[in-house]
Amino acid sequence: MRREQQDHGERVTATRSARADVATADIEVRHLTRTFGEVRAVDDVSFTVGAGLLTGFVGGNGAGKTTTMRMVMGVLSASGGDVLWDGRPITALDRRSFGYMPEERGLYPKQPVLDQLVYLGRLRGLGAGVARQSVTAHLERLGLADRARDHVEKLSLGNQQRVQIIAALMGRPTALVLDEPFSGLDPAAVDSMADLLREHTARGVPVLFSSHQLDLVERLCERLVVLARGRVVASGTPDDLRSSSVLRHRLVLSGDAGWVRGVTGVHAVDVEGHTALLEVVEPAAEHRLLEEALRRGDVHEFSPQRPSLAQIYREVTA
Ligand SMILES: Nc1ncnc2c1ncn2[C@@H]1O[C@H](COP(=O)(O)OP(=O)(O)OP(=O)(O)O)[C@@H](O)[C@H]1O
Repeated sequence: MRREQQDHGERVTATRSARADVATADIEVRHLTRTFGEVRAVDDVSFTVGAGLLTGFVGGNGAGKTTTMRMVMGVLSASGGDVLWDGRPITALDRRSFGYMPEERGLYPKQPVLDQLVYLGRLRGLGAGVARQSVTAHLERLGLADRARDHVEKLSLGNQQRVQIIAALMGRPTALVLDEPFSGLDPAAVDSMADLLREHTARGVPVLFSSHQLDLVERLCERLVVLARGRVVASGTPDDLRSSSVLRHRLVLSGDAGWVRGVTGVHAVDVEGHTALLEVVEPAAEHRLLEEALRRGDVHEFSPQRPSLAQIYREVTA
């Protein structure tokens, strides 16, 4: 991971895909800034959503994710910076072929699900037949086929969310920008949604989605962008982020592990009975620790722990 850097090394160059069905490209966010009065909601934010890459956008409440996504979609003007598509400034026409799920869910409560989705598809420039076909297939995939004629307001919140997802994914979007698409979904819908997103990335579509569900982001994403207080504090592949995280070890002894608290160069995160979770904060301190452990008795386990995204997130946003 390169904190506060753009992931140039990882960048997938904007390309016209050899795949016939979709022209793929990167979305590049360059030095985007947005102020609201005195508040710098987005402050010099740069990252790339590579073609065919599922990119998770994470950050606490008020970090600036929605504001950034709105600027990418052109529904909010930027105070500074640029959004590029296929290496050049993005246009309204480019965005017309993007699938966008805004934070404010905009469904008409009193319209039937199918009619409404077909209408939204027409607004996106789909032909009536194509829109109907795509909507019907998606309703089937997301388990809503039998609700097609119901008014939206009759659906549970989770099912309304599924309808909102279909509105963003129908047709063949060239890019996807999704604000909290997984919120409120049950595990089955999360899996269907993840499968759908993978089908789009397999076509070469860049996908940016925000989420507070770090376990989900960790499971799904090929790239991550972490925002805190309007700035990018980390970006790259999950392994990039892991490799710069503080390494933790789990130590299991035959005797009490309380003594590890006194070892220099090691921070005891958690000690309980025979077991300790430790962070190595000085190079090679783990060797000293292990030698001491062996001197004191049997060592049942001494293993490096793969840091979770939640741990990394806490470190980079602290
Ligand atoms: N229209 C607006 N007017 C004034 N301030 C705004 C406006 N929109 C956003 N902000 C402020 O910009 C900052 C970033 O908000 P934003 O909604 O982009 O964060 P977020 O990361 O999406 O948060 P959350 O996870 O809570 O949705 C916040 O301080 C917010 O109050």
